[in-house]
Amino acid sequence: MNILFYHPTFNPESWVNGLAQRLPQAQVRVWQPGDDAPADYALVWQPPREMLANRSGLKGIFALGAGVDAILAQERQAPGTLPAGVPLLRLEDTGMAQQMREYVLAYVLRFFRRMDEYQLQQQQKQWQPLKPHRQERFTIGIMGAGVLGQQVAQALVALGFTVRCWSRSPKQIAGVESFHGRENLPAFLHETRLLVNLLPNTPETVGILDLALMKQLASQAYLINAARGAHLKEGDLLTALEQGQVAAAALDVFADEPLARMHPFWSHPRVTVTPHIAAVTLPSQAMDQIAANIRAIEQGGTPSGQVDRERGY
Ligand SMILES: NC(=O)c1ccc[n+]([C@@H]2O[C@H](COP(=O)([O-])OP(=O)(O)OC[C@H]3O[C@@H](n4cnc5c(N)ncnc54)[C@H](O)[C@@H]3O)[C@@H](O)[C@H]2O)c1
Ligand SMILES: O=C(O)[C@H](O)CO
Repeated sequence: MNILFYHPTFNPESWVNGLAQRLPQAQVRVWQPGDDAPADYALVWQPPREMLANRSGLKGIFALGAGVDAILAQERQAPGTLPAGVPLLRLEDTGMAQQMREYVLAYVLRFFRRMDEYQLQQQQKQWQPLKPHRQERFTIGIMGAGVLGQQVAQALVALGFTVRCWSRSPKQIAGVESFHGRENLPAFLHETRLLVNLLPNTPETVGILDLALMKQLASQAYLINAARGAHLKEGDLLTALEQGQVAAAALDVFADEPLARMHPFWSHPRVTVTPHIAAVTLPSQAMDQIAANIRAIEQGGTPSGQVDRERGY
């Protein structure tokens, strides 16, 4: 069994060694330009087109993350980047759910306890207690109730918040009101005071976080975007902040990353910027899942995390 590995920034040696330990029968190699030797599996993140195009014999392509929008965009822009008919698989959780729970809870509590405003007051040396938000009037809406969204929702319910979710199909999550489909998006947004975005970036969801959507939220709403920058109309958020429709936002992802030094988000008093770190790929847990999936495929079974290329996630 031959396994190819490519990631623009990860340390390849730890991956090659880790995979070889988990799959002793495999020969694992880092892909180099010009390498068109046979391979059964490819582990990739932002692969150069020549790596996979016209490559036959692959039994599976593993994305080294949860979101596969970038690799599917490569395929749309240069058809054939991904060999047709080869299963594309993504990471499901592998330690990212815990990280995402931490990230979202950190900012939910920051906004719910008005710590963002106390931070601004401190800069003015202003000693001024603020009226606390009331949990029963602080509904949290999660867009994208999948592997990450569901776990975030359950953690927020456990803290006593009123939580609702929006997804393509109905979800059964204890204590969480489920909305699904575009036709029910207005009902989901109505009276939502804090919106968390955990959608995949697909042709259906790109640009979904626009001013028209923000205006459907409760007044002085909060936004946490930990999904993809492509979801957010950045100028619309600045307008919504200026108009008071949105009180504050925590953004981990951006249309262009790294965020340009001159971007207004860096200095905006009610925007918090983090550098796409909400939930990172944890090599050990990722390799455990990938190795298990390879074993499943080798035994004629069904691997987890299979991507529907047409659906986009
Ligand atoms: N910022 C980070 O560090 C970070 C880390 C991991 C993942 N992510 C992002 O989070 C996203 C979600 O990850 P996941 O593992 O939970 O994905 P998932 O596929 O398990 O869940 C996706 C959810 O979105 C819903 N959805 C998809 N298309 C929809 C549509 N058109 N309308 C309504 N709902 C729709 C699905 O029903 C599902 O509930 C990833 O695609 C990735 O972009 C970001
Ligand atoms: O999708 C993911 O896994 C994270 O956003 C890292 O890119």
